[in-house]
Amino acid sequence: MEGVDHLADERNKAEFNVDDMKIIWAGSRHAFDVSNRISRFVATDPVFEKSNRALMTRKELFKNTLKKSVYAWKIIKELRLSDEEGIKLRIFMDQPGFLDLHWGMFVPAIKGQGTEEQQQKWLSLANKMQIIGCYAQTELGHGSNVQGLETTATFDPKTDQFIMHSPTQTSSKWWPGGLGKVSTHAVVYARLITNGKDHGVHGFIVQLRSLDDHSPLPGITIGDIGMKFGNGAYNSMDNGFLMFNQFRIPRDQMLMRLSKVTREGKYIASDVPRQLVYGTMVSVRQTIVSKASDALARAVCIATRYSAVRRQFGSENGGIETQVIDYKTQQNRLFPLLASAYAFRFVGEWLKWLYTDVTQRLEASDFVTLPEAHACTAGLKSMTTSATSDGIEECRKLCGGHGYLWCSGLPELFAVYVPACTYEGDNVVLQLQVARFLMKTVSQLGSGKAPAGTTAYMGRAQHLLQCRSGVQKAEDWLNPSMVLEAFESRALRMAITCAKNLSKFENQEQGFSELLADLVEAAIAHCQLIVVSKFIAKIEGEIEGKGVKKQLKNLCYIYALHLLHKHLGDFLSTNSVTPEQASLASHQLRSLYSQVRPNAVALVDAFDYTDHYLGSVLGRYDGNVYPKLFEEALKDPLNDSVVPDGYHEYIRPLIKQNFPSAKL
Ligand SMILES: CCC/C=C/C(=O)SCCNC(=O)CCNC(=O)[C@H](O)C(C)(C)COP(=O)([O-])OP(=O)([O-])OC[C@H]1O[C@@H](n2cnc3c(N)ncnc32)[C@H](O)[C@@H]1OP(=O)([O-])[O-]
Ligand SMILES: Cc1cc2nc3c(=O)[nH]c(=O)nc-3n(C[C@H](O)[C@H](O)[C@H](O)COP(=O)(O)OP(=O)(O)OC[C@H]3O[C@@H](n4cnc5c(N)ncnc54)[C@H](O)[C@@H]3O)c2cc1C
Repeated sequence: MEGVDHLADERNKAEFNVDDMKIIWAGSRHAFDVSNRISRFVATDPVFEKSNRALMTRKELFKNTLKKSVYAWKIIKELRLSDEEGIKLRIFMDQPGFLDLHWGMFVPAIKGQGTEEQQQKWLSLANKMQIIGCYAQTELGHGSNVQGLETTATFDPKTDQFIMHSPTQTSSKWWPGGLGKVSTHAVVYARLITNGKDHGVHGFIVQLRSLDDHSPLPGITIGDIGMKFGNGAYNSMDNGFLMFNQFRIPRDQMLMRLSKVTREGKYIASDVPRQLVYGTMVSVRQTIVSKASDALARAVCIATRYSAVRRQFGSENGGIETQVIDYKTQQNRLFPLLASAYAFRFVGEWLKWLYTDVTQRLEASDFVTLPEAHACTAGLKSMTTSATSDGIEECRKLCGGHGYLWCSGLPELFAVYVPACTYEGDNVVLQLQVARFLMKTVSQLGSGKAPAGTTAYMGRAQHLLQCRSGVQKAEDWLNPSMVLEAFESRALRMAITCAKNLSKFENQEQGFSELLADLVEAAIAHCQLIVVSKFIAKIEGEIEGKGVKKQLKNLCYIYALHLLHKHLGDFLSTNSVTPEQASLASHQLRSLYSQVRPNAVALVDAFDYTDHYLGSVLGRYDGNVYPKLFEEALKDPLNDSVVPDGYHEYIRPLIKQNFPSAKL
């Protein structure tokens, strides 16, 4: 029935104020107001309709993305939306496209690596979208190994130009979003060569297409790399290829904030770390963590509402059946994901702070926290995107058969989300960066240099290597210091074991290669500790609103204890907990699930997602699932006619057995 809230009983059970939780989720009242307003605006504008895109051809989908993107830009300009509002508009538009790369990478790359004059020139065009840019780093042959890129930028002192060239097929740029069909410009990463010397990878601003008729400039071959995973989904994006044939650009289009090439062709490296050339990736990795919480929250919202609507078994004397959310197995799969969505939200907030802090320090030429910022952004990007991809797929299974329907919203969410495990750094490659950072930190223990920031716990190595967990009863697992100590001792002991095993090798790099799998595990343990500790810090801070803190505490301990359960091998083998303490943790988890159960629907309502953004019949706010599933089914083109196309050609001959005889 229209207008009836099928989830009203669930909402009435809530033991906390949902409106207050919405503010906590959004980060502030202001952030909530902006999100709430912009999401409703997008939901009610027919141009942003998206339910039809699964049935579009690639070309239709691409054109539809152009239409939406340009319309979004028009709105941003006409309504004079702030940057924050513009970002939200793109998020709620929910269709990957060239705007993401233009604003998310091209502009930040110029801001981070361009000189003031370069910024003035290029950003004034880019900010008005008079040029459209992308970020062209990855090549056919190399993505992870940035130092292995092959594209060359050779300085020609005669003409004061760089000659951009793709010397091999594998040096073709391959993957950049927005490159294939839309971008007029790119920040291209290429090996800088002056006077025959290779100075490694640097960034260059390159015009790719004519601003008059959009044709590629002479010397440039460009196109789309083809269909990607999932129908619809990320195929709205024109990921592209690009090859240069001795293509010339003026010298002042090398991004020269970090290092310079003079008119005479002299290379002048600045005294800042060369890794700052990777700065755009660090900034994007940081934003990906908050986006992970958003994507996971969408999936969890769908699975939670549907689990409250769906009933199977348990009817006595013809009475009502059990809501599947009441099965402990469903809770054991769903509630840790709900808790993870909140956990990633809060660690994302913290990471934003860390990133802002490191940016300010860099501006003041203080590079001390750069390695930690790199390790945290890389590790948390990796950990949260892997957990979110797995979590979305788990939510699909939590919705049973209907979760596999396109209109559940989950297949498309998964298909769009899953490349986050690969882009901005393959998740394993990124954890290995964390592992290197940890090994370095361990090697400096006892040198008088106290570890700081997220590795400060390693400074208490003596205690953490010897301590035994004091947990004696299930409630002890609600004690923040006991939880933290278990995670710290597990992370430290895993890192120290790796370091000890490494030291058995004469050649450290060879040892590192042999121990890669263990190193990744140690890095993940460290990242999980960060997330747990930031969640605990959140619940120990000031939190307003009736019952809100209690809910967050429950979620925090669910997050920590489900990790303990999932990685029990680590905790037991490092003697960070005993088997008895692990079973007390499971007991405590069951109790926490019971406490979350009456609040589950309200906890996902706190995400404040519109039905438009969720794009899911199963996750509808009103829970009116079954009639809407029928409506969606009847919209399918196969149902346009009762007897399908092809009946006379194939089905009828088959059942009448009157097709021509086969010939071998
Ligand atoms: C919407 C979707 C859009 C998608 C867009 C994309 O995908 S765009 C494409 C995205 N593509 C990718 O994400 C590609 C992924 N690959 C990479 O980012 C890098 O090539 C790498 C980090 C894997 C290795 O780097 P490397 O070849 O230099 O190797 P190395 O291990 O020898 O490290 C040397 C030193 O540098 C340090 N350091 C490294 N990075 C940073 C940093 N960002 N900051 C600060 N520091 C950093 C490192 O810790 C080490 O320090 P140490 O020990 O000497 O004190
Ligand atoms: C949807 C999408 C959008 C993208 N957008 C852009 C963009 O806008 N601009 C851009 O420049 N790029 C873009 N990329 C490219 C992306 O950044 C790379 O694909 C990514 O960095 C991974 O690199 P790779 O493809 O070379 O993977 P590879 O490194 O070839 O990975 C293959 C396998 O090898 C393993 N591996 C690699 N190196 C190591 C190692 N040292 N130790 C252990 N294992 C290793 C990996 O774990 C993985 O399992 C995009 C990619 C995708 C999928």
